[in-house]
Amino acid sequence: MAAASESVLLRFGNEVAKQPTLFSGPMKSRFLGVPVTSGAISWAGRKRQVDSRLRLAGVRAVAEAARVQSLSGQEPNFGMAIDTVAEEVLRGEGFSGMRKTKLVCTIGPACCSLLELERLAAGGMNVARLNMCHNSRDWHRDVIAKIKKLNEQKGFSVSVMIDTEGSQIHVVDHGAPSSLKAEEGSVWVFTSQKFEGSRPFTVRANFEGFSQGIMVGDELVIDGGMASFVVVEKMGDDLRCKCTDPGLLLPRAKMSFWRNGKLSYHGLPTLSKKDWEDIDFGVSEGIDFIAVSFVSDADSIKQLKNYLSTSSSNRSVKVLAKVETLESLQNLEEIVEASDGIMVARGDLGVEVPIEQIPTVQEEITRICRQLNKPVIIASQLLESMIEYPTPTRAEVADVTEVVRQYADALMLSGESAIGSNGQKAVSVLKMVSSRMELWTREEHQQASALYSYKKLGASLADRIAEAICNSAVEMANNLGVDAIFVYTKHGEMASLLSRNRPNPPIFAFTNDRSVRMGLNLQWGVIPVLVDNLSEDMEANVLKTTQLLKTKGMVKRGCSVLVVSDIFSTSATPNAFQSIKMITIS
Ligand SMILES: Nc1ncnc2c1ncn2[C@@H]1O[C@H](COP(=O)(O)OP(=O)(O)OP(=O)(O)O)[C@@H](O)[C@H]1O
Ligand SMILES: CC(=O)C(=O)O
Ligand SMILES: [K+]
Ligand SMILES: [Mg+2]
Repeated sequence: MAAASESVLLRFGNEVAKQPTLFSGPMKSRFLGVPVTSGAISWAGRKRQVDSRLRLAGVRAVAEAARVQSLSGQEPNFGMAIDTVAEEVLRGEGFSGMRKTKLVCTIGPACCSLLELERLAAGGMNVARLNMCHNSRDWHRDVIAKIKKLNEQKGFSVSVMIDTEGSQIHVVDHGAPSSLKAEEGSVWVFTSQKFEGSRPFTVRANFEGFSQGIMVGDELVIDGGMASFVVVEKMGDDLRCKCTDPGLLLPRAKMSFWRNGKLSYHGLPTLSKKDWEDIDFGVSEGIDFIAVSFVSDADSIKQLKNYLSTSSSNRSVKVLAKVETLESLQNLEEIVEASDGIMVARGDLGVEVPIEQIPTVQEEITRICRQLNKPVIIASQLLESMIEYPTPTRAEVADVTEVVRQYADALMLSGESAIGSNGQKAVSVLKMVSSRMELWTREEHQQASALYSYKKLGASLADRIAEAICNSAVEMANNLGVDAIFVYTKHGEMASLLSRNRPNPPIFAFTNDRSVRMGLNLQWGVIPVLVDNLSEDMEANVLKTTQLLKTKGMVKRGCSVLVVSDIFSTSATPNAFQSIKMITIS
């Protein structure tokens, strides 16, 4: 590598920053595809060449290294809302302290008081997940109200996600308050009928038609292998089953039937009547995300998105597909395409897919999501042992580290926060482990990660111009070693395209749309900032926002920032952002 022989100069006002680059050999401009061999190349000239293309695409993108210190000391008179946790980190540690991987916490009885929710938010929770499988709508309404109250009164920016119950066969009563052992050879009756009191060796399933199509000799697997039975007799709709593989029966244990190594599908709809009611409930309560359980193909996602878009007030709710069935893996690309994001729900996925395949499946889903620019959450059992114990196992830490290394957008806690006794600790473990891995990929393996983040993505999205601009902007940001990327965005598109490249510096996304802000909470490395006004004059936007951040002590003199925008400008002077120069030093 001939790093010392080349450098990039960037100017804003009279400031000149000099940074070594990773390039070797005759330096090619990766920004515009024009080879640069020697001397100073005018960014202004090349910018004019592409400007017309950008305008045609309806995208005005300006990439610019701005020196914060050179901005004039004019007092801005507009408002800005940034998550109070991000604000604190910025004040204390600066841009380099910003965590990139987002955190989702499932809210349950162990963390539903205002104080507990506040502690989770202060600990770094970006999204609160409410699982509609559990508890009443009144309970969920109360939690949502508390989160909104904390956002309004304490300056947090926690988004709310509901997770649909979906249609799945599970245990509702197995005759014990907690787990019950099924011994080898013991015979049990599985029924859907309600019964008084407890009947030994009787398990009630949630769904009346659970045994439809099931034959003697079929295998009944509990929780993906926790215990197994063989069907020995059909008695009306009930099944008499003999335990072939002893294990535990837990409350709400999942039941799946297999014949000749193949799963029998129950044929229930992805979105049940209750799910639609829960969706209406969530939307009316102002939630930000709907995670759809047991998705099998893109149809249910399209149907829901269509439903939300026809009611104009609901446009902003994002729809995530949970990948947790074999069928969803078979239709993965179309599901990712149709949805606004994915949750790899490893709990149920492990029931249908051999667990040794989960790690590779997870990596592949994460890769596809990034390729198609959809945020991906990795969920379930990340720190399972912490439900009970105050420290995680080494294996759990290794699992979380791997998720972060794969550049997933978000990590999710389930029982750890919902019912566990160490929810806040679990959040801080996720925070610590992800920050450590992020630093490692950024600093110790910068070159490798830069290669991974840029080369493998290629051009694959519909809006190729925006995609190319963001790829280039991130490469610039990394190579110039800027402290932050600021993106001014109407719908969040450019912010997510920048995030897709997993840049070294954090991405501050300024938007005047509240729902865009809340939606961006799930995107890797993006700190959404709500501003009350975005002008078409980019210079004015940059001036106002930077000045305000400076006044609040969140940015310091001397920070360098790369500015990108998807706000189409009609009035701004075309020369407003022409001051990057690149040279190759021999
Ligand atoms: N709102 C709630 N009220 C009571 N218990 C809850 C609530 N949410 C979650 N839990 C508890 O926390 C555990 C973990 O929750 P989580 O939602 O992640 O898993 P789950 O019930 O297996 O369903 P899913 O497959 O949809 O994730 C649940 O088994 C349940 O006991
Ligand atoms: C999160 C979830 O639904 C699962 O892991 O099954
Ligand atoms: K669910
Ligand atoms: Mg699930």
